[in-house]
Amino acid sequence: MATVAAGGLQMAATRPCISSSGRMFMSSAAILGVDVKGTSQVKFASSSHISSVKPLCQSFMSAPLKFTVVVTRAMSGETEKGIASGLPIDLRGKRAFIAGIADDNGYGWAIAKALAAAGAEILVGTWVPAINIFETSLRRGKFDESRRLLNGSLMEIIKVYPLDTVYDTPEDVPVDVRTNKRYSGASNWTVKEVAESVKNDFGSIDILVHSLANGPEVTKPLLETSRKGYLAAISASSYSFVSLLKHFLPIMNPGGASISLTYIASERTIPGYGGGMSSAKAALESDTRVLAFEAGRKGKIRVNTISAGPLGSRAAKAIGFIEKMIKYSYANAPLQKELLADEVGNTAAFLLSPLASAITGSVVYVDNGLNAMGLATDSPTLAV
Ligand SMILES: NC(=O)c1ccc[n+]([C@@H]2O[C@H](COP(=O)([O-])OP(=O)(O)OC[C@H]3O[C@@H](n4cnc5c(N)ncnc54)[C@H](O)[C@@H]3O)[C@@H](O)[C@H]2O)c1
Repeated sequence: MATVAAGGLQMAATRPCISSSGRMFMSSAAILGVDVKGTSQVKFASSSHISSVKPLCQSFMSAPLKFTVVVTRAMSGETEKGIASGLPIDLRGKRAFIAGIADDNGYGWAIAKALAAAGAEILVGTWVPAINIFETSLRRGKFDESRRLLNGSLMEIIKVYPLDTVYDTPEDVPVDVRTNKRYSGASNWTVKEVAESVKNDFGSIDILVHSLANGPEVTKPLLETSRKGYLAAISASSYSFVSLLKHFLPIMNPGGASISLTYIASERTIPGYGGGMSSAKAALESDTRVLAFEAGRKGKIRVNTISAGPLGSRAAKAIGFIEKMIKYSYANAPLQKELLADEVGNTAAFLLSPLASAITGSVVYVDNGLNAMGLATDSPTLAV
């Protein structure tokens, strides 16, 4: 797939697609990708575009080379006459720090991609024990296919910072962790130090994403969870957000925004989501409201959380019953379809954009509507 910048300008230069008025075709759509090895199929995002676009592209269709042309609404919202027609999520000129990416399977990755597609610059914080393999995989191109954005370009991650959100300052790090071989090769990875490094490297950020959780006793029922396990879940999954926001707030530009990821187990009992993780998500949601007030007043920063449906990420697989939860959701949610990580990514991009400028302190559900149900429609009891 060749990269086609700025709505098909490169493609137009190769195979001009000219309107009857002699102008290069842009209309309310933008040509986003050209696959020179593909079929001569032309795909349009909206059927209303087909009649207006197809005749203009006849020369294209009959060209000896075979192309796949993917057309979708322009992010810029510009029409042929220059009149704004769309409602763009425009994050150009914004810088995002996303904590909690160590592969391309989770919600953090999908959020990074959506933010990059909207034009934001992407910085990533990766858990120290996972950073080597993540950076190596990135460098070796293992993620290249999943880095691809709608316009054919690859998401650029400007910098990856080692991070462990369980520790706020170097003084908090116990000796056994500091000398552990998974940590000893890295430096400046406590929350305070990472915020300082980002400040030194880039000055400021506009967007903060918390997409991480850890509960060492997650497979244990709450009644069997130790104090240590419970507090560890809260520390890694809830206070980590308080700490990140506290340390990044001074370098966040006013008008910026932050989000975290939560789960319905905070407010409804989900047997199997144990070890204090349900309590940690409840704390995260409560903190979202309090931090929305404090960060809103202090730095004009918005704070929201997305309550996401089940996804087969690495973290979720560690819990052990994620495939069943995905099937359960499919069977019982109002929308019977797979939940895509990109759907969470797109919601995050909206919430983190100026389009959501009056939304703060909210729990936003992205779960095919499962949260609205009070009855499992596939329950065998109902079949009797
Ligand atoms: N997957 C789901 O079904 C689901 C549903 C609802 C909410 N969520 C939430 O989404 C968020 C992202 O999780 P995911 O499921 O996409 O999995 P994931 O494995 O992609 O992300 C979890 C990340 O947390 C990182 N991490 C763990 N402890 C850390 C620490 N101390 N410091 C820094 N990073 C640390 C891991 O390295 C990993 O990159 C989590 O908050 C999770 O609870 C997930």
